[in-house]
Amino acid sequence: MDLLASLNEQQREAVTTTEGPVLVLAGAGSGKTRVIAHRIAYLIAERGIPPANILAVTFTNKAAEEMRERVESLLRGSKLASAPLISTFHSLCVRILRRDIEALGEGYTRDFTIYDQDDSIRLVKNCLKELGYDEQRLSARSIQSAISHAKNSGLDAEMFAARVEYNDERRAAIARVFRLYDERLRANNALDFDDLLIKTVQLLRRCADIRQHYNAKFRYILVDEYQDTNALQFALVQLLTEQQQNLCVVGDEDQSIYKWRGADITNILNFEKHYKDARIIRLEQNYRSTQNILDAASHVVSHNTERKGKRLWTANPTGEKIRYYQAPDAEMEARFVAATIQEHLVNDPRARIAVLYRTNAQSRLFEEALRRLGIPYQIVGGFSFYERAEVRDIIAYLKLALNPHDSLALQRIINTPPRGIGRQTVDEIERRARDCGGSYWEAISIMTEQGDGRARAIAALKGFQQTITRLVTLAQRAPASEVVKAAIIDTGYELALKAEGTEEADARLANLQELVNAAVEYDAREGGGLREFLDAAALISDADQYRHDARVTLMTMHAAKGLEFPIVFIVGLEDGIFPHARAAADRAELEEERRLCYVAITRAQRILYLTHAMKRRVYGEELSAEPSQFLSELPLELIEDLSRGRSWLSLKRASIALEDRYAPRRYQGKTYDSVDSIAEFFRRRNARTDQTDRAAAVASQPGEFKPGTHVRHPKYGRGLVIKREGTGDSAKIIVNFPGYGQKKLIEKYANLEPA
Ligand SMILES: Nc1ncnc2c1ncn2[C@@H]1O[C@H](COP(=O)(O)OP(=O)(O)OP(=O)(O)O)[C@@H](O)[C@H]1O
Repeated sequence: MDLLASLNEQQREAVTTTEGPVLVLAGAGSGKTRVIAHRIAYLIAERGIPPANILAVTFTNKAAEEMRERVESLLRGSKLASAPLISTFHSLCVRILRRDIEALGEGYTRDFTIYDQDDSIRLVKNCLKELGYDEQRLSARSIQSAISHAKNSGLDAEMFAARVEYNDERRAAIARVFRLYDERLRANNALDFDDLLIKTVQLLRRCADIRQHYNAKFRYILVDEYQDTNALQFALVQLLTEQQQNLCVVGDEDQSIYKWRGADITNILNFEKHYKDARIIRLEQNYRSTQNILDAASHVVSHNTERKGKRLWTANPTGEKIRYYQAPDAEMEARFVAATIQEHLVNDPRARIAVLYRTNAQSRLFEEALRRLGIPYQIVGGFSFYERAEVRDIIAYLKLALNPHDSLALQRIINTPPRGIGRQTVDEIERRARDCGGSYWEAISIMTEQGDGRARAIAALKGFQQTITRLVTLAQRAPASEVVKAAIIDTGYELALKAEGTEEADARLANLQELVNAAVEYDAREGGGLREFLDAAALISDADQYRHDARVTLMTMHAAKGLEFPIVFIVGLEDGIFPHARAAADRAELEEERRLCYVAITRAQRILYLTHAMKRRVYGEELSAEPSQFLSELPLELIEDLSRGRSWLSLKRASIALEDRYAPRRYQGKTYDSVDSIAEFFRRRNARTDQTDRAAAVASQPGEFKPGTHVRHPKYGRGLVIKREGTGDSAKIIVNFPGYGQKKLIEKYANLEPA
């Protein structure tokens, strides 16, 4: 039949095995997206399952949207009574909680507010201030991340506090902030991102009837990117599959790259233990990339040990070699990338090209180089639309329209635009709210009713009250876009920007216009109302910004997961950047970075570039950089060198050729694999043949590291020895550690090993 015609045998098996637990181990580019879409369509069209009984969980909103479109087009022609639910874990939780959170009995109501990361950080700031901590010493951002980490590991404020060790002042402070933070969330009827999952899991655990309701509703469940699920998501899936186990999870352990956000690779590695009699289906044919690209990717990831292992093959042609370029410095690297992109675009104006880097901060040089050549690009991640100050201001008004007791939102815009409510008045509101244990909105009511305080301030507060009350009334009857317009115009926000009359103010106005457009589109598409519009805005993530039609896309390797491009540049392949410095002393971290490398390489369909620079500025200081160890894990014969003059690769090749002539390759247990150590190789070889260089003999003493050699440090990882000072026990050694800079260490105590 038609639905199965475009699938290979394993894909077909994955689509038609609809009953019982199924694990689809899908290598990169092997068609897992295709399988999920077909499976949903198959369940509906062939098995007659009502769409409302199907739940598919994807990693991003964008993926959910695309999946919906694919399923619709596969089912074109059939009339459906309902739609399958295709959503992210977070959206699913919002949906469940909007219906059932009151059953939790914790005082939350169904119209709770969602705090995104920015809101959470602001709330932490408030708590720090209230507890009298100095924000210079305890950064709100790092505390928010510690709280989030604790919550994701299943700890609440009490449990966290109980685990703080005696003398650990910092953790003790975090524990206090954590407690107040949670109290404030509750008082504001607000949930942060982590709570969305936590509360849903608690709800399903505690309330058997609600659990049964969702078990009966979602009779067929699919989970994409299963390798990146965390403990809470795993618990949620288990709770939803208590009565039936028609669960199909799709994933690739080699593409698990979110450990830092709590993802637990053992969820996929142990699927068969968690679900007895699970059927395992492997998709091993890659349709995306050339043989060379696939070989490169497989080679790199084969250095990992935490794998189930699969053999990925392709019927695609061998393709071109991997193109390698070594730049003298980071700016030249960016220029090379931009100029090469220009060439590709001249040859094929419709080419689709991605530049992938490890961290967002690396984008700047590439943006500048592309701009210089007048090449348009889209950038995914970094500062997104919904993070702009003006957009967040209007969203704060909208939150108040739904819930004027949201003190965090109120605090943000009480005097934006300026309306004569000064610092003193705001402090007074804060104080009163604390005294009466109520919200800022209540405190304002008390102040305006009693009328005590300066007359001007009271008048300003009354004006503010009226503005918000009007918005609240409007939100009860008007579509989302009307309320958005009112929040921009009736609050005086637009007028204030117009009065500024600067170019920057104009740009802000344009952004607000865009927000209105988003709301109008939302009304036309979903018609769900203001609450749903805000929920969707809160849950938007970096990866959701990606548009398929752009010619050139700049993004992190993380954001590129699930995407494919004919031409891909992986840039900044330097130790300390990629792999990240954190991976230097931690094997599990290094394996995660290697998987990220695998994800990045397998995004490429036809042409892959790998580039790195020999010097790079770190905190304004120019430091020498070492080629990434992932480069040496590639099969050299697959690589074509585009560098000018001598490069790391050409030296590596020369050293291998030499090694064949002068075996054995290792002198005193060291491998000669970088520019500096190859120079040393020659020095030592000469020393050996001449028998004159005594220094070489001295260098062979155990525990002494000569300049030009590589060492490994337990904390800083791999580094290049620059200088030695002194001898014996007091010998000092200066080492350049990529990502950390130069360190002076006492050799005897530094725990260095040859690298
Ligand atoms: N049976 C098939 N016949 C032809 N092309 C296929 C087939 N299956 C998949 N493809 C193509 O292979 C490419 C990769 O498929 P898809 O994006 O579904 O892979 P994936 O497994 O989700 O990849 P990744 O996990 O690497 O993101 C797509 O261009 C898709 O159209």
